[in-house]
Amino acid sequence: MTTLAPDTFLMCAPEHFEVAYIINPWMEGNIAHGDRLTAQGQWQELVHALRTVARVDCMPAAAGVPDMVFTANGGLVLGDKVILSAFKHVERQPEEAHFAAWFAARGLQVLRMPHGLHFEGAGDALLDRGSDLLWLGYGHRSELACAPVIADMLGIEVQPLQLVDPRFYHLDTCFCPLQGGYLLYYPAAFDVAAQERIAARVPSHKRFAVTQQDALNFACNAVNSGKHVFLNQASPALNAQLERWGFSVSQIALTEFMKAGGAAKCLTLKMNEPRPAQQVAAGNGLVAEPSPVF
Ligand SMILES: NC(=O)NCCC[C@H](N)C(=O)O
Repeated sequence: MTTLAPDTFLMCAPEHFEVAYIINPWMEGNIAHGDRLTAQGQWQELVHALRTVARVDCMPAAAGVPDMVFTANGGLVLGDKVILSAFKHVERQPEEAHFAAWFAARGLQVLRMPHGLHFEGAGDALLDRGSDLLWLGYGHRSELACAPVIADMLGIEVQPLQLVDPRFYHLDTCFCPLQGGYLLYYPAAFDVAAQERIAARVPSHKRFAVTQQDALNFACNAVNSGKHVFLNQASPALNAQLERWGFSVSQIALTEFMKAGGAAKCLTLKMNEPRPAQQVAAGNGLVAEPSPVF
């Protein structure tokens, strides 16, 4: 019998976390309104919960980059490659060097977007859990032009989804693929074409449209490891749906991080993402030729 290695998540302690600038609507009115001690306690709770089922690695925190706690935004890992983020906002750009150093020291091949193309890593690029497919959110942070570049670099089909509500500025704030090909999402965060694209790829019995209230509680910003889901808060209806699909749900209050626009998923970067099972044949312009074996 083979035993699967546990998932590994990269996190960064909130030693320097604060709302120091405004780059999304959640941060408005929150400058100097955070409580770092509470943030540290909430972050520890998440680490503790994740460690019951997965491995958590921590990168050193650094002064001057208060949003670096949101490691999901450091890059997109697939196999032993990582596409480093190229942040849209100047406030977050100094994080790039920290993430690049961490990834390189872990033996990952660090790939970079062409100059001038913004890309915010696993905040906007999420693997489908039912097929060899990467979903890319664009419109606020990452750009549509990243899609063919990622497809080419990683040899995976990329489906772009346009985000239209500034409160849901990263894909992982409103879209959460779950093991087994399930999906939680908040449809109103997407344009009509994106909603149709999602419906075409994910069968209706595997999709659950969360309410606005759940979306605003960051329910889609969930960490999934096996049959476990970790999130800030979920309504009884959402909990029941996840349980029907066979997931156990842990709710961990992450209200301090919501003041900066993030919650559970944003605070983690999954490091053990498999490379695509097969390189997808070229054909629709968003699909790469096979990339070299690494
Ligand atoms: N949604 C995420 O993946 N991360 C949260 C990032 C919050 C940060 N204040 C930002 O606006 O970039």
